[in-house]
Amino acid sequence: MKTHSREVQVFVRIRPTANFARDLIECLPDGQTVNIYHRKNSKKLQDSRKRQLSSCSFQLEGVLQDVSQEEFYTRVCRRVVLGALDGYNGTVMCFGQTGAGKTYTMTGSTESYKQRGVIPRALQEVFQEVEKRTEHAFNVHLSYLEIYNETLVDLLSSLRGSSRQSPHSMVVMEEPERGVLIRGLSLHPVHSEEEALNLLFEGEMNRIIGSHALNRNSSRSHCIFTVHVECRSRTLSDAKYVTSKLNLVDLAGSERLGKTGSEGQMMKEAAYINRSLSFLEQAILALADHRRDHVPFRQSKLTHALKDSLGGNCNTVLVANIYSEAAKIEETAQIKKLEKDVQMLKEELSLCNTLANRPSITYESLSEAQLAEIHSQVQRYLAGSLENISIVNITQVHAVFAQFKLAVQEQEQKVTAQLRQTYNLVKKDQSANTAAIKEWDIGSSTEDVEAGSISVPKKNAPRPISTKAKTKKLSEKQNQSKRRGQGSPVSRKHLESASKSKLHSVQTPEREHESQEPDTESQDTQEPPASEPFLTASPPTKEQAFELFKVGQGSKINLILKDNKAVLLERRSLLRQLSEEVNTAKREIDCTTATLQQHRELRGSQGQYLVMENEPPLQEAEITLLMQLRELKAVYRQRYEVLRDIKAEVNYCEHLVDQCRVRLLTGQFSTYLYFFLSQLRAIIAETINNLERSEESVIHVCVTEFESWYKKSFLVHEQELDLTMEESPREEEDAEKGILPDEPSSESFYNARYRTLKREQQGAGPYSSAEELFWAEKTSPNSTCYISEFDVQAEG
Ligand SMILES: Nc1ncnc2c1ncn2[C@@H]1O[C@H](COP(=O)(O)OP(=O)(O)OP(=O)(O)O)[C@@H](O)[C@H]1O
Repeated sequence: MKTHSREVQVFVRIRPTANFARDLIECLPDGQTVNIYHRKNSKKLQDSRKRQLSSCSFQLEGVLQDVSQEEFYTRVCRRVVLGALDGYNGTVMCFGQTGAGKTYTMTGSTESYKQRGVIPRALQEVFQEVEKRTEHAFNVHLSYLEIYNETLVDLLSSLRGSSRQSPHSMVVMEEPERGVLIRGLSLHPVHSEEEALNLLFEGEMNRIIGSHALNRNSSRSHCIFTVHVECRSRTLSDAKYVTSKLNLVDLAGSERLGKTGSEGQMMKEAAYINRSLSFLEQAILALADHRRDHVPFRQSKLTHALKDSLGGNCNTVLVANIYSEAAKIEETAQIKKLEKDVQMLKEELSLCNTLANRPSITYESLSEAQLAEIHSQVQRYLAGSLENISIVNITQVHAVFAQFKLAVQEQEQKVTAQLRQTYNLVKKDQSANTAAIKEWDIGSSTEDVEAGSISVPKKNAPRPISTKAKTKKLSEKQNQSKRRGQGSPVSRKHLESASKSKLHSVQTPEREHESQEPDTESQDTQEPPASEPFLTASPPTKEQAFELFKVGQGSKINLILKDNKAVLLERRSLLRQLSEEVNTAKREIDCTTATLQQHRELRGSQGQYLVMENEPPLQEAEITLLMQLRELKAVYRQRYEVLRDIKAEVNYCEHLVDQCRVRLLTGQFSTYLYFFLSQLRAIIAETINNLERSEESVIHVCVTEFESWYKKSFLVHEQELDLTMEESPREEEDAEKGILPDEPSSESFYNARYRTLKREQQGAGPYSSAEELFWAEKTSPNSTCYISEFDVQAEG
């Protein structure tokens, strides 16, 4: 079989129905042509139906009507699967309206072996080939990706060994050596068909449960099941690994917005689907057009993820699933008609452009070079070195706006970064909290948990204080006592020193890490409880937690808060004294001014005027008063200036105290977190105890069973045993699993299916942690083999 073809192959699969719309769908005997008739005007449609219809004819690789799953796989997919084992990337993709049979084709029935779809068959084929091709060593890995509203979801993140990624941390990337890869998507090694089927069914279950949990329709997402194959020759010692990918894609159902009457979330989903399908169509059309040098892959996550598995050196098969009932056909024909309209309009536009002497304008998506040019133009325009940006069509307008948006975002990020750097309080606060959480977490490592021994954090031994720290602490104490002594009398010297020292006597919270060790007194009396086990029955009240935090993890910031509060109080009392002094000086000025005025009025009433300049003659008393006034005013001005400084200082201190408070409060969160971690550890420890107990009881049951078997076999007389009553446990189990006695190849399928059902019954959700899954499997008596498989897998 030729396992590689450069062409994109398109097949149609028609979903069987009792109401086959014969007058709308016509499959020609060549098995490769399908004509679809579309109503011109449904209201006028009466007797002469065909005259009222316009037709679209599709020439394809194959039209498959009423074919079995097996025949479909053999005719359409087998070549692509074998190609992947020969080193060619391959993609089989089903598209079509909702309910047309995409999932049936791709996954098939999980209940029935005969009705299984392309993916289980491909997995069977892969492992059969791996066994056959003994001259090669193969490594097979699987991944299962869902794309919902342009968000990437890992459908196998629930499995042991894979860390669950937030959807936003998953990104489609390209690497020169490895091609397209999805950062954050888990890859699982598999060594047999059954292991691979386990993962397929697990992913399917996660898809269904995930869609329920998030209230979204599972058929509104694209799913890419990928088989990653690595192959190396066993005979050639210098042979390199050949890697290939086989993507089995179940696309979201296409649906017209008007037809479904979509609103809200459905409308949004439909818009995302239509957009990504339209980008996929553009990419495939561009691939099929050999004159095109640019294929727009990066427009959607779907096309980007499939970039190196479509066209070119890959085997690409598109399967158009059609629902062959009259009501459903219209949509298929409608799309074709719209495509024709678009093409005609494009041609008209190009004609208009030629007539208007603008022949170079195209309406295709922009190439990367064109996008780069627009980017450069926008940058130059913003920098002022370019006056106009040349735009000839709407696509360019969109691209220019997108570049502007990007520039604004970049600018915003720059400004935010600068602000953060300037006012580094927020950042440091955050990092301090994170550090606090980390510090608490050190108490019990994941290794401890995995090893089954949950250790509670040990009490911290009191940390020795270094000589340097001691000296620093002593000098700080001296400084503090000096500061406290500075409160009253308000001499000019004092005022100056108070003003000068204002920024050194208070501590900003971000200087916390530079700050000295807590005082010996408080350290002696208060053990830092950051390392206390806190294994209490119920979490403490917020107030209690806050008190604990203040003397524990938050002790440093609490000390700073206390210091700052002390400085604030001292400054406030200074401010009060200064205010009083300023007011006294003011009163004295007013009083002296009034006395001076009285003197003048008295002299005026006695008629003692100097002829010169109409001014009363200055008597000695008045001169003294005037000099006093000048002095008082000088004092007033000087005090007032100091008062202003101290007032600013008080404001600053208030601000710092507020910051310390905020930090203490945010620190409370860490305390709470710590409590919950402690509780969680306690619960895990108890669960492990329970498991150990149940393991013991299982061993006990086994021993009892053994004893009874021993008695039966060796101690009880042979005639007493009715051997015909014994059932073969293997047959019993097979019957329960649904394995067909005459189809031994179905064993892996039913084993995997049975295991998934068991997990489902046990209520294992899609987001169970690795440990949860592990213990669920371990405690399930029927799934011992599953654990060992996963152990092998983990080792692999
Ligand atoms: N070729 C077929 N033979 C028998 N039954 C089929 C066939 N194709 C589809 N069906 C049945 O039609 C129903 C809808 O099919 P399916 O769920 O695969 O549609 P879909 O295109 O995946 O829809 P959606 O886009 O909503 O996911 C299912 O019950 C399936 O079993």
